[in-house]
Amino acid sequence: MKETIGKEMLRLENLKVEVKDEVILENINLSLNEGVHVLLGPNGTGKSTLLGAIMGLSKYKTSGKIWFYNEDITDLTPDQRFKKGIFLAYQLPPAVRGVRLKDILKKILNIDPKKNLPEEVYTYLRELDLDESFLEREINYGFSGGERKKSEILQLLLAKPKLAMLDEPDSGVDIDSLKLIGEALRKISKESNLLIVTHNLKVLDYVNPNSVIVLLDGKYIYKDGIEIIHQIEERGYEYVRRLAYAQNLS
Ligand SMILES: Nc1ncnc2c1ncn2[C@@H]1O[C@H](COP(=O)(O)OP(=O)(O)OP(=O)(O)O)[C@@H](O)[C@H]1O
Repeated sequence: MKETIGKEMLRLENLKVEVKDEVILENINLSLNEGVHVLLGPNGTGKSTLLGAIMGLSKYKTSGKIWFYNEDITDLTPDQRFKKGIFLAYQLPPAVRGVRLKDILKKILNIDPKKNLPEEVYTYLRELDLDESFLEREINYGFSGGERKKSEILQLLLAKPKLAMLDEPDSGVDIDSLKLIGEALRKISKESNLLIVTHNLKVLDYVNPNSVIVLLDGKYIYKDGIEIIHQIEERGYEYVRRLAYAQNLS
């Protein structure tokens, strides 16, 4: 297995997550060093739940501990976690009435609402093939699926977080847009650690993953090098299940 580079970035200790009194994740222990990590797994095993819990979204009732660069962030609000450098790009980015995209971008950039957006914003808009008129629109309201994904990537490019978590950045995205999003991810991966959930392994051509994490069910996480991806493509998740079982026995 290719070793991950750098120091420890994220550590989950005995994490348990409940949604509406239903236990979705339990006994989750995971340590991630700095780098690019891919989170895979069958539908409904709790990948989005895991990202949401790391972000501290109120929907997820969490116990156990979450450490970010050796700081216990378990009790911090999503806003406080954002300020620590954690960013979540949603699987289904929500629409917010009354808040324009440019308002969010100014908040992310921490600039006065009356001031103009910097040139960098327009460069990224061009790179993502998003028209400038999107800046004036209410965030995600009436945006197509692909446009929502691009708007999340735009925010991410500007936020330059320490950890960017992306929940299926490629879902519902056409071939040309996938290239643009892939190139943006390549750029982001140079400055930020990434944790990417995907079912479409094509997007991984643009980044250089250090590790693959497979959430087999709400209780078991298997971590390996990037080589495992080809085995998963060929043999499916059953193969990982057998590996995980063998590892448990040894
Ligand atoms: N509000 C909710 N009420 C009840 N169950 C929920 C709620 N939100 C999520 N769940 C359940 O939690 C489980 C994990 O969902 P999650 O979205 O985290 O899975 P996932 O691995 O990201 O799936 P996919 O690959 O299909 O996107 C699912 O069984 C889902 O139905």
